[in-house]
Amino acid sequence: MTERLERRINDSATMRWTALAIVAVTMMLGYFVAKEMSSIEDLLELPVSQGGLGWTSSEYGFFAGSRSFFNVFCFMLFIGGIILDKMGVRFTGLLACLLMVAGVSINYYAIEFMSPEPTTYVNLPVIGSSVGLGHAWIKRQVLMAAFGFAVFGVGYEMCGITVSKVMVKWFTGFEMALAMGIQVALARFGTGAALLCSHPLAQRYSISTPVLCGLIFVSLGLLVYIVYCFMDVKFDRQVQSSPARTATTSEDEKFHFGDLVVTLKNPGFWLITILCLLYYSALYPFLDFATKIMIYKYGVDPSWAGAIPSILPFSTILFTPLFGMVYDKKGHGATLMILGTIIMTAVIFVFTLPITSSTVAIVLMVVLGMAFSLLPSAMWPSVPKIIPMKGLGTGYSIIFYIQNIGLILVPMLVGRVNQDHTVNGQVDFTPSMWIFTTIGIAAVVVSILLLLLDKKRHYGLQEANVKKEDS
Ligand SMILES: NCCCC[C@H](NC(=O)[C@@H](N)CCCCN)C(=O)O
Repeated sequence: MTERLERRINDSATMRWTALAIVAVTMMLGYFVAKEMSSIEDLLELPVSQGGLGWTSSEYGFFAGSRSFFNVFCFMLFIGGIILDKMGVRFTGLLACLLMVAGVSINYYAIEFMSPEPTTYVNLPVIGSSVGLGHAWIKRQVLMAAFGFAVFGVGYEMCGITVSKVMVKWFTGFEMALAMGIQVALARFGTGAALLCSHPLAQRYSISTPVLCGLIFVSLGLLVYIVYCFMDVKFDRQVQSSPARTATTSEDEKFHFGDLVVTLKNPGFWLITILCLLYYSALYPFLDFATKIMIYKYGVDPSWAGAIPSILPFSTILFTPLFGMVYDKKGHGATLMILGTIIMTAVIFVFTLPITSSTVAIVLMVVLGMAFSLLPSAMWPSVPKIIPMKGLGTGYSIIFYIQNIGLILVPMLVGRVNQDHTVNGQVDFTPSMWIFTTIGIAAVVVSILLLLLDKKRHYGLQEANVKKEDS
């Protein structure tokens, strides 16, 4: 009886998987919104007379890049991490969901109710994903939509770090990597669903319909997160009322600014941060340009060229939980990361070669899907082995922050290189593929250094995550 009273809510597999399902669904709905406009770029850029909004490519680039603006330039991601460690997962998660709802509402207002006519322009520095620095005239509608997307971006990344902390809270000592793998897989499903559904929805109804769907989704995400908050209250009450755990847990969860210094002095933290920066800076921007590469280099018909890169998010749905399971049961987290970086770099290198068969491109994309699963399934669950729980929010936020800088700068660089290597409308992607390959090689080196450091510092990256029998 005593033993039963001392059991925590997360000792029950049903309860912890329910908690995971709730927060992962909230995040998945956010991932849908993050990509809902990508596949309707052509419709946004159609002239108003043809039913489009008449945006220019630069305006779309400005809008696409705006998701990271407040996070990077106003340090909102970093501030979000501090809020998370100070205020906890309930407050921060709700705040994140509210920001997502507010951001998408502004976005919807701009697309549905503001005039698409190019009558009102605002002069602004353009820092779009494929545009580069400079000044351009931006329509007010674009500006408002971008403002909404930037507000959404703050909530989206804040939700990401909160969900990560929730998973560590419930799954430490259990199937943490599998849980994180399933969360990432659901997130990829959100991405894939947006890529597949937005265009047909916009064509069938109106351009604002995918945004309206996104608004409904993030509102649902908010409601679902409120349900999680009740579970979280129960978890915390149980921990506080357990005399055996109170002393350690309450002290454990208090965050002091000194903890930030400890995190910043940790070389393992920096290696993981640099690895995250390099890996995502090679993979995500490559994905952004992949459709164009399929058309220009592999001669794929534009009508289905987007389907080849979409293999990537869908293949990760299967592979990420699978590799997570391997990490939970067998360990070898650092080795999985090395494998992920090597496969990614090798595939990108083959894309650099003068091979133009679309079958080869499809096979490469499937293999890349494996790399896209290997590293996230091992890297994210490794963070709590390096940073203690109380500083985890700040830790994840710094990692995400530095990752976001790469996600802004690398597409800008590649966009410029592509522009410089365009002759008669034909782009030579070889120089930009070399950029991705070089970043990949650097990622391989950093992942090997992480393994060596783990051997020296004993973070436990090669150890299995499941420590006790499930009940
Ligand atoms: N438990 C952490 C899971 C993180 C998953 C990871 N997300 C990010 O890195 C975010 N900063 C969002 C980046 C979105 C870029 N388009 C992921 O692999 O998506």
